[in-house]
Amino acid sequence: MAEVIVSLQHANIYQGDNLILQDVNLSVHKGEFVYLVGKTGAGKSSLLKTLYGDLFLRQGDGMVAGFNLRDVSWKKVPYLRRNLGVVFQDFQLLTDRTVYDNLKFVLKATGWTNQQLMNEKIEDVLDKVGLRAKGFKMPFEMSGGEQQRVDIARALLNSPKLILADEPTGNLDPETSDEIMQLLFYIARDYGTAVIMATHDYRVIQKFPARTVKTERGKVLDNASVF
Ligand SMILES: Nc1ncnc2c1ncn2[C@@H]1O[C@H](COP(=O)(O)OP(=O)(O)OP(=O)(O)O)[C@@H](O)[C@H]1O
Repeated sequence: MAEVIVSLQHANIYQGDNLILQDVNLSVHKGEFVYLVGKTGAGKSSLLKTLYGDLFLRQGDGMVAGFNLRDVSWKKVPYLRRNLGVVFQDFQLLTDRTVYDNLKFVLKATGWTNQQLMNEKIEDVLDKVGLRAKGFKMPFEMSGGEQQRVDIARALLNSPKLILADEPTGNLDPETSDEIMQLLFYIARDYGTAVIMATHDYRVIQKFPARTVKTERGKVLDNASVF
């Protein structure tokens, strides 16, 4: 049986005092690709935020990449984040510096110091996302699809066991979306990275089928049908 990367048991997820998702039970294994769907406001982002330590788990049990979510404090969040990569719809790249410097910024912020190892790592992740030799570019010199690839490269820097992607195709045309989906599936399959991707994009789910989890009326439904 593959290693469990995400486990939530009887988890209640709150925004402030509001209970958003109740009695969430979810397991995701190494290399697994999971879609997270649900209406606007149904709690997808709240669930992802709980997994990357932006919302603290107050009730129930949770584990992400060996990290106990009940044990998260602001001081410990960096340790949790080091084991996962987060990809957003709007890329969130630093616009005032090159791709290379965007990636180096994250490595330094997560404790890397050796210049040669940093260079090798940056080359490695750019290669994985198909952007070899594009490190000198500024974000504004790249297309949306290329910027999303940089965002994914950034998420891969610390060899995470899990990638959490919040609508990564939300700003992309269908053809570019397909390329990003192929990349995410390749990362899951070839590197054993579990991927949880929140999306409203049912076209990509149809084209790239995978297990689908749905937030609906305060619950999380596993293996949900979306069509
Ligand atoms: N920072 C916050 N403070 C208080 N309530 C919040 C906060 N963020 C979200 N909420 C509420 O939590 C509920 C779930 O929101 P969430 O963003 O998780 O939904 P979602 O499914 O990701 O929606 P979308 O598809 O629009 O991204 C909503 O009712 C929202 O208003």
